[in-house]
Amino acid sequence: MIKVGKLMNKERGHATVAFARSWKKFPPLKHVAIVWQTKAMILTYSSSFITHLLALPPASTSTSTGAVSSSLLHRSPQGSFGSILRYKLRSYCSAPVNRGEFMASNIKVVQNPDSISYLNQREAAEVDEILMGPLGFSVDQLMELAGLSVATAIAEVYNVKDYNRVLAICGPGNNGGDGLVVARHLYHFGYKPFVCYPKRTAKPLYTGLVTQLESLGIPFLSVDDLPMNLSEDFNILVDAMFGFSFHGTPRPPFDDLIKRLVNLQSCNEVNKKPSVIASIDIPSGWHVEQGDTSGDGIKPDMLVSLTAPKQCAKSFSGSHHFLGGRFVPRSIVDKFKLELPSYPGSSMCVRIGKAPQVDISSMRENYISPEFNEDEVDPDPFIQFQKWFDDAMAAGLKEPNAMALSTAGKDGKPSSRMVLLKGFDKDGFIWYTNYGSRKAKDLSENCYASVLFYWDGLNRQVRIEGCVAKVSEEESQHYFHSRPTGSQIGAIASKQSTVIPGRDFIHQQYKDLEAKFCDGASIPKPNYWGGYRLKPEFFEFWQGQTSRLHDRLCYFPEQANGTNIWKIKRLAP
Ligand SMILES: NC(=O)C1=CN([C@@H]2O[C@H](COP(=O)(O)OP(=O)(O)OC[C@H]3O[C@@H](n4cnc5c(N)ncnc54)[C@H](OP(=O)(O)O)[C@@H]3O)[C@@H](O)[C@H]2O)[C@@H](O)CC1
Ligand SMILES: [K+]
Repeated sequence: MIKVGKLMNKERGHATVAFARSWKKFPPLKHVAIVWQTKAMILTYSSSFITHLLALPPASTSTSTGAVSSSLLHRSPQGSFGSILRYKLRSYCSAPVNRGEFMASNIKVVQNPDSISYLNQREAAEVDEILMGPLGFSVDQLMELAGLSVATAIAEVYNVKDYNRVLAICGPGNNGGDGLVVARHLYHFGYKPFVCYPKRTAKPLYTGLVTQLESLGIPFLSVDDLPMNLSEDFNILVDAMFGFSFHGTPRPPFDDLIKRLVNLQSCNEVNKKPSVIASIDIPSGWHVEQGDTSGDGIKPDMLVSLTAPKQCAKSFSGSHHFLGGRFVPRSIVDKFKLELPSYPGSSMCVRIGKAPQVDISSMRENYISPEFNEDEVDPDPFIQFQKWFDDAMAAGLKEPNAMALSTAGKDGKPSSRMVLLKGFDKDGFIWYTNYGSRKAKDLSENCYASVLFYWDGLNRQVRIEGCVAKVSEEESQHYFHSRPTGSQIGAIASKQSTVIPGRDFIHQQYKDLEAKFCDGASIPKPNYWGGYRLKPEFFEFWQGQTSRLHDRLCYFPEQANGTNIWKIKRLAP
């Protein structure tokens, strides 16, 4: 056995190979290669997500994970991706594997900071060694994922408009490398990053990261270039000086830089400037285990722990503690008995503990979108809808076919709920439901309804209003039998919108029906289930713009020379 710890800093490459050969406990991992080009974030993340997905227990297919997987299948713009995933899911579901135990612990929601695992310095280094030894990761790969997760956490908390100018202060080790990666991603997210990197490392990984930043025109500033009060020039200060290998007291020039971050906070108190410090993995200068022992160290507003929080993070008192580095495999979780929060959806980071209380009245987004003009919309609103729907698909938005349906019965009292669009053409927009539901009752009394699509990532919404009628029995039959068996049984089990005695009741109904139809015979569509089609009489295409000056282009039906046409009018925002 080779002592890798001794070699890690200087000879990581050789040590990795030697270590991999001698390490018996960790068999080589199988990687799933995914090509899916929607957003860079998703592209980078996909393989770990799929690994995660493949390890899920079969029971999860009925819950949110099922929704994610099915939406992924539908959203994949490349058939090969969909078929790889389908194949893997099929073989996973049919294989009698014993992965439940691991995933049961891995997907557990651990949001109470007191029950989360914290690593000491030795364990943090050991995790690093195992990842880059027997588990086959490379340092640049982990650094990229770590840096991306830090950048996404920063962007989640500090919006690009109010916190545009970012200074990444990078140290000589991998924590500094993370900082370089963060600067690059923040640039692509629309921030204006600057980098202070006073002790450069000559290794190709680092020179490459510097070249990448230089090619984007990101300025490198020397310590002398920086103002004493960093909050004068920057909104976010990314503290990437030291990570878990820090020891002793900071040497120049980092001692001075740390002082500036400390003084910045007192300047902030006086000037009420909104500069914030986001520390990567460890607040630099803090003891890795004991934290800010002197009490006069930096006090970051945000800490993004990587892989698992280090012990010093217990005394972090800023508003935003996140975990990033979503690449921790099962063997590491088991070996170190890690209790970590589960990452939501496809996110690269997860908040630890509660989000700080906010004043809801102050929450507002300043939308930044391209202009949306009359000369670029299609004269046909159905074609225009298809264009925007395609954009929402291409942007990888989750469930772009989700729409809020509003109805009102004869009492005139409106009610809204989300339903899924299942198709549209010149005749209208279709969804399926239970004909005994409240919406069905409303529609039987008043055929007028509206649907609203909101595509957050694109700052767009579409309103469509018109009269609703049932689709033909043939269409309902066809769609019903195209649904997964579970959804078919669910439709029969649930007398939608009726009062039921409890959760168990509906699950028992489902189980009974599942047993009844276990022979694989076709499940008959109940006559109380079917589709509706809204025939549009009005469309509005809305695109959010700065200062509330949104674009609103509407289509109204008119008669011209005996034919029906759509007249486009702009409404005031
Ligand atoms: N698997 C993971 O978890 C992942 C970890 N990642 C990241 O790696 C980080 C750990 O990186 P790391 O091991 O390179 O150490 P790091 O803390 O950056 O600095 C070491 C440098 O600082 C120097 N130095 C030390 N003390 C000093 C002092 N008092 N004053 C001045 N200098 C001092 C030391 O010099 P030396 O003392 O050895 O001469 C050496 O040059 C980790 O926290 C995380 O951010 C991700 O990239 C990927 C996934
Ligand atoms: K740091």
